[in-house]
Amino acid sequence: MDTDLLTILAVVIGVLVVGGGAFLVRGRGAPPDEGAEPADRQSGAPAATAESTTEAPAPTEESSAPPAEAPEAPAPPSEAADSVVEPAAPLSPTERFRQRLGRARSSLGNTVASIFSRGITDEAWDELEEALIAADVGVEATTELVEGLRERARAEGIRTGDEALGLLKEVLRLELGVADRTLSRREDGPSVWLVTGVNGTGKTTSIGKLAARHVREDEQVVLAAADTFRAAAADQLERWGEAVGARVVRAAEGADPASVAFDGHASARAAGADLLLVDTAGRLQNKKELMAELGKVKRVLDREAGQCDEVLLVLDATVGQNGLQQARAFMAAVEVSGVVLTKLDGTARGGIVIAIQRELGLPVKLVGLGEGVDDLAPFDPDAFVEALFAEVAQDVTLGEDEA
Ligand SMILES: Nc1nc2c(ncn2[C@@H]2O[C@H](COP(=O)(O)OP(=O)(O)OP(=O)(O)O)[C@@H](O)[C@H]2O)c(=O)[nH]1
Repeated sequence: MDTDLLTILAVVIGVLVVGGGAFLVRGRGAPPDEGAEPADRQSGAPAATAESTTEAPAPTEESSAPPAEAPEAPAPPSEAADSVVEPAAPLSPTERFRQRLGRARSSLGNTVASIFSRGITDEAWDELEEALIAADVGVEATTELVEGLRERARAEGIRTGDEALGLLKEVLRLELGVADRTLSRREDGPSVWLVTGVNGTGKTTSIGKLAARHVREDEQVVLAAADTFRAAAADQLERWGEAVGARVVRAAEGADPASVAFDGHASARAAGADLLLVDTAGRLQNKKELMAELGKVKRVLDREAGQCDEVLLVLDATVGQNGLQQARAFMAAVEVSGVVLTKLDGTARGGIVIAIQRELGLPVKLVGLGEGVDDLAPFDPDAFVEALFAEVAQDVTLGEDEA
């Protein structure tokens, strides 16, 4: 018995000593909390990244993932945290533009690469023509472009597909690069931007996005709901105004749109506002009275402000070449200063940008890349051409670079 008791006591003491030692070791070295920290951070990092990238596109998320490095680096949490936070910075409008366009367009880049991979032949040039027409560049514009390209390729001894693609991009960049895409402002009162277009092209949404951007830049923005056909249209504008912090001037359904524009300008001027955005009713280009009414709205604003600083025509990229006919009718009714091309995220045929500028001589100033408040970007010809002809696989790389 005594021996048994002694054995039990010895075991108990042994366990206590070993266990206590272990506690002591842990207590002096890395405490459990600290020891657990890297693991926690490791699992927390992607979560934090995912959270902060809800606004940013997926490639950012991938490129930001630091878990493989975090535990190795003796370093310290602050560094690990920095490496997590940094890539989550919001994308600039231009970056967003490149990504959105890259996602939505068809594989025009792949098609063109595949065409040229078979050699620079007559057949290749014909196929290129077809691909560009299918991308909405337009028949006339495509024929001229491809003819010019063929001549240059011959004169410059272009032999490889890469060279031919490079030449095509250069020609398009030159083609698009000449326009003035600035949005005119004035110092002596509110800048006046009149926004027009066919029904449902995205006028109100684009106004909301523009207002948001300028309010964020500490400007005072007033919205005039000169779409008096539908109370719902003014309601929609009002919701945008509330959401972004811009005052909305509206009138009863059926009121004269020109008088709402007048009131909007008077109110913006009285308040010392920086920018007045005038929303107009969507109208079909063949409705003569409505086009005349638009002319009247513009004349009133011109009279009050000296001149509208911008008359922006909103075109829906998904309607393709029909947009050109719409544009011509609007240009006949009012002097259009630029195009807002919406829904470019939803079409594979971004070539319409080239047609708008080439055939109408109108600069695309802004592009709509989604329904969200930040989905409006200044049009960047270089990024556009790159995105249009990037092969699908390259889009991922593009996104990672940008992160
Ligand atoms: N995907 C996508 N949708 C857009 C874009 N811009 C607008 N929309 C959507 O297009 C639809 C019509 O937009 P609105 O702003 O109401 O168009 P509108 O021209 O003011 O319409 P009317 O007042 O009826 O003439 C809405 O569902 C918008 O969310 C864009 O750039 N991309």
